Amino acid sequence: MADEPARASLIDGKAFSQTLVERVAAAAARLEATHGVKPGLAVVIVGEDPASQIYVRNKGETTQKAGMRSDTHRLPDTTTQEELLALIAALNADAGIHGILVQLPLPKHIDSAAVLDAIDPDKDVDGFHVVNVGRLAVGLPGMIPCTPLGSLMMLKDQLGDLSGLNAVIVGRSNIVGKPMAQLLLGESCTVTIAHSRTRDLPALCRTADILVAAVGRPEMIKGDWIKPGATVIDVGINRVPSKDPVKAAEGKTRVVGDVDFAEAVEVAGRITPVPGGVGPMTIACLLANTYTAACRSVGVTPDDLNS
Ligand SMILES: NC(=O)C1=CN([C@@H]2O[C@H](COP(=O)(O)OP(=O)(O)OC[C@H]3O[C@@H](n4cnc5c(N)ncnc54)[C@H](OP(=O)(O)O)[C@@H]3O)[C@@H](O)[C@H]2O)C=CC1
Ligand SMILES: Nc1nc(=O)c2c([nH]1)NC[C@@H]1CN(c3ccc(C(=O)N[C@@H](CCC(=O)O)C(=O)O)cc3)C=[N+]21
Repeated sequence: MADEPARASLIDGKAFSQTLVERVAAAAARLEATHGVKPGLAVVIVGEDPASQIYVRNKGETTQKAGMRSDTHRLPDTTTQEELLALIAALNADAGIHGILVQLPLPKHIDSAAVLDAIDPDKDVDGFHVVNVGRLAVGLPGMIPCTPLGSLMMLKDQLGDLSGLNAVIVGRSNIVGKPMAQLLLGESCTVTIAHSRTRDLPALCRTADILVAAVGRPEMIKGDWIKPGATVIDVGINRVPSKDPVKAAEGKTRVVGDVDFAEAVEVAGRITPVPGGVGPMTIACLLANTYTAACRSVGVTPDDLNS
């Protein structure tokens, strides 16, 4: 029907991330040719969380595709805080390692804040160290958290100048919501951060030209929470039982976002799918940050990865 609103266009994070990984690979090859430095990433995972294992495996494979060194340190969940801190000290001192990522969440007996703060800020490719959080807040160059960085890249690619747009971020975690808000503020958006105590969340979401969902609740954000034509970034990665009851009974799962995609796609202007949206961009940005850290370690200005 002619007057029926068009469905949202999909923001293809998978394709975007492949382009970015190719650019990082080319830039890393140039760095190695000119300075003899091969960017190296160390990923540390404590315990056996199956979802984390998949994420860590994807990261390792993509890092090698980009022509970088990738070391994975798998530690048992009985690892003590002292043992973990000793490994981080060794990685801080290892000149072949430019990026260190400690997979979160950590087992309960380990103090995550103490672990993150033990990472050399110049090797903190997650951007979680307080020094990098502070640099982002005051607009100094540092390491920017991968998920917000990848989300911002997609937004700028889709919308160009973001200044003056109303951005609503649902979720205030240190790893997604807060750094996302800093980045969008830096782009001169009018930023609102919502969380579990927010009143009338649907009405607030309807004010958003840019809606970022980082909640961790499967399909919570409904179609009628979205302003027609808005751009929706769905950060959520939630495993839910398979739609097919037989498969569900066998324990099969599927991945959904924090946005009810089937409803949202009828209202939004543009939307990231899950999977295939923010997730692959997170991994590509991790490699970009590792390349940047390697450049800085030898005093080289990193190549522009946006073109
Ligand atoms: N695609 C990717 O690369 C990544 C995806 N993720 C995914 O993103 C999601 C969010 O992750 P993360 O930020 O670590 O999650 P956290 O659990 O740390 O934070 C969730 C936030 O959502 C808020 N919240 C919870 N329930 C509601 C509600 N009913 N209404 C409004 N706000 C609510 C919480 O509010 P309050 O503070 O008040 O408790 C909190 O601020 C998860 O699905 C995670 O798997 C995470 C990292 C990377
Ligand atoms: N120190 C630390 N840094 C992180 O960045 C970090 C972390 N800990 N802990 C866990 C969360 C989660 N996260 C994801 C990244 C990519 C995908 C991803 O590639 N997803 C694909 C595949 C999804 C699937 O099908 O399983 C997609 O969305 O298309 C998912 C999740 C990073 N996190």
